[in-house]
Amino acid sequence: MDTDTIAAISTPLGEAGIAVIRMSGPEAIRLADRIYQGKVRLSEVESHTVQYGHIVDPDTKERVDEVLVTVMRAPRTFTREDVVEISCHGGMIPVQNVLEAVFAAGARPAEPGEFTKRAFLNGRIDLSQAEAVIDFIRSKTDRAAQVAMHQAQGRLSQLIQSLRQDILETLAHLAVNVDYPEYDAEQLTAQVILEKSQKIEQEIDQLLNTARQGKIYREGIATVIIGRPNVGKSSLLNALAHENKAIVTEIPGTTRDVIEEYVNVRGIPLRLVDTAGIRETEDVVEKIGVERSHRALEEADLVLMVLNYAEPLSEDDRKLLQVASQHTTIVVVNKTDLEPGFDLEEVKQEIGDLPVVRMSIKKEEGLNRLEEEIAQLFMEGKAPSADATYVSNARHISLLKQSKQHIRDAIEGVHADVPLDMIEIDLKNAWQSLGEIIGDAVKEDLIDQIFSQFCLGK
Ligand SMILES: Nc1nc2c(c(=O)[nH]1)N(C=O)[C@@H](CNc1ccc(C(=O)N[C@@H](CCC(=O)O)C(=O)O)cc1)CN2
Ligand SMILES: Nc1nc2c(ncn2[C@@H]2O[C@H](COP(=O)(O)OP(=O)(O)OP(=O)(O)O)[C@@H](O)[C@H]2O)c(=O)[nH]1
Ligand SMILES: [Mg+2]
Repeated sequence: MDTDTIAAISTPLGEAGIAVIRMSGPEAIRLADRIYQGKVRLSEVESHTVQYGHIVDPDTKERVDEVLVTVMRAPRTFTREDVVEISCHGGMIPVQNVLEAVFAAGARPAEPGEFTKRAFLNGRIDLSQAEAVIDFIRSKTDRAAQVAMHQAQGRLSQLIQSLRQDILETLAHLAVNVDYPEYDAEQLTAQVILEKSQKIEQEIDQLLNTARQGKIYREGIATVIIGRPNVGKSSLLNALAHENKAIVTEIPGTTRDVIEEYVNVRGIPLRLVDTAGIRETEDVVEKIGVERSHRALEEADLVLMVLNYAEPLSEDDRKLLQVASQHTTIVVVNKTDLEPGFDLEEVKQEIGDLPVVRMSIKKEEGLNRLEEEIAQLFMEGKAPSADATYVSNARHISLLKQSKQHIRDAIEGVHADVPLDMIEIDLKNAWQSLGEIIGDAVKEDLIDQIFSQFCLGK
């Protein structure tokens, strides 16, 4: 394992009141002393204390910045190594100068995620907890942050560990029979294996059932607004965002490209995409936009199909409704403040079973009902539970599915009277797949790949 001393800026780059440069490693305190001037040498201060002083150039001894320095000795630290944090003045130049002094003192630039990687390699947190840290930083809504925070605190890890414990106990039961076949009636063992495996499968299923909502919290619902030109798609995006993000005009064909925006609907993050109005068009620019609209539609979890209540349903509307009916769609009938151009009852045929929400975005009517409908579709109307553990990471979901398959193999093996040592292999595989979620015996390049997605300085 790397045991050199690393350093990076842990705060955003740009103008700020202060910025934090973090160092971690066995030499962190000694190296910091080379560039620190204060009342007491850092190697002599008590752990977990803050010191006032100056950072100086290690060669010229010229003062670089006035700082506060936190000294934290291993093992009670973020990385479990010695950590020094320098709070300097924010702003590109002071931060760069202090960082250069830190490197000149002998620290090496940290890679993205390397501090958290060390926390993992040193056993302070497991892999799923480390992955939650990055989810936490990237979360777009309170709810997403809460799910990530729970995972960072080890809730998922505990569930995985208890599942693995169950498998181990089953394996122990099996081992007795494999080693001393005459000791136990084979039939009886098979029965016990079967019951335990079924229980484990159920528990894995319960976790997998949280995946849909977990993914929604994490990535947002990919939502695309479609409809003919001028029906009010961009107005709808603005209404949901409570902000004027997209340009709205009375000219059909205003939106030429795809506009993306994160919005928060009752704690559910929506990745909202406004598209160019879809119609048969000769305008080249508009045509490209329309093609992109079609593509956005293909990738959508939710489609908001907007109709203009003031105009009769057109051929384009009917075509779009047909496409939309292949997706999870809510039909938004907009401009209900105007004289109706069609009778909703009469177009029931085209709309079919799709939920319909009547709105006048202009008069700010109907937005609540639309939000309710979205929450209903994706949260089954239930308020998301603050306590539940959600599986949200694609890697975790895939490993849970693998593990479930191994358990299924074991169950089918018992039914087919397969020799017990074959079933033992299935159970061991299930145990292994679960272990990979928390980083047990995972390959180094996978670890590198996961942590490389982190921010620099994390
Ligand atoms: N200045 C600063 N602020 C920060 C961080 C940091 O590294 N530095 N954090 C970085 O993300 C977050 C806090 N997370 C942390 C998590 C664990 C430990 C830590 O030292 N854990 C030890 C000791 C715990 C204890 O004293 O009880 C441990 O778990 O063994 C520190 C920070 C947010 N704020
Ligand atoms: N009367 C009325 N007008 C509305 C309503 N919602 C939007 N409009 C108007 O309809 C026009 C078109 O709105 P946009 O949001 O730009 O429509 P769009 O679907 O994005 O149009 P394109 O980008 O051209 O495809 C604008 O003049 C809006 O002010 C509504 O509820 N009632
Ligand atoms: Mg538009």
